[in-house]
Amino acid sequence: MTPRSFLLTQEVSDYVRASSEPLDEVAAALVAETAGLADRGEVPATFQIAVEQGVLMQLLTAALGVRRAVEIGTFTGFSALCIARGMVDGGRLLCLDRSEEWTAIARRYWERAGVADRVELRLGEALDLLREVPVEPVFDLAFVDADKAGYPAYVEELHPRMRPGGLVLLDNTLRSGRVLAPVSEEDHVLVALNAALATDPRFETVLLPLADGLTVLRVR
Ligand SMILES: C[S@@+](CC[C@H](N)C(=O)[O-])C[C@H]1O[C@@H](n2cnc3c(N)ncnc32)[C@H](O)[C@@H]1O
Repeated sequence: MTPRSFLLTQEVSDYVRASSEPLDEVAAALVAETAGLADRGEVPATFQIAVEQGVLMQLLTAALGVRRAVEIGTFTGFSALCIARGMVDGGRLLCLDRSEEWTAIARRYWERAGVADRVELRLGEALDLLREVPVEPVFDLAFVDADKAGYPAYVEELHPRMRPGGLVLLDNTLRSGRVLAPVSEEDHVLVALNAALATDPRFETVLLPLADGLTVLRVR
């Protein structure tokens, strides 16, 4: 099983994918390998972004002409592959993650896809690594998909590093619908963050009901 948008039936999800650009052989193999690991309980089943979200992210990256991007939460590398493929020639993607094991899979597929030279992976605590990045407005795109409790700090650290007009994408902002009845601390953090971002004057904000919720922030 691969992750799908949580409010869609399997049939509608299949239809959405069949009506979107298909994955090529390398991306499909990465999705299949990760799904196999998830089926055997070796990785969390919900970690990888939905296929249609990856297609959208590649499209957005290309439409924006992204030269510099940063990803917080890389896992086995599917979202990074989509961003890397969307970037202009010579583009650079900085990936932050603390798992050497999972990102080793990512590296294999970036090599196979011919984008390894565009991606720099740094291992460690994402917030520490992000704080080490010079505070200069250089990123055209940021994708946040790591620990949810860290999202407010990631947004604060990303903002001064984003180019005006750049996009910050936040994953899982619907928390499988639990934003309406928060259970965990992470749910409560997202509820508060979603409310704050809706009127944050630094961004134009939309929460898309795609996959598990994808918030798009355009930096003013
Ligand atoms: C949901 S997965 C990312 C999925 C990935 N974007 C994809 O499409 O396949 C979350 C990742 O964030 C990493 N992560 C979670 N909290 C972290 C932290 N505080 N610092 C660094 N990495 C973290 C985990 O190791 C995991 O690989």
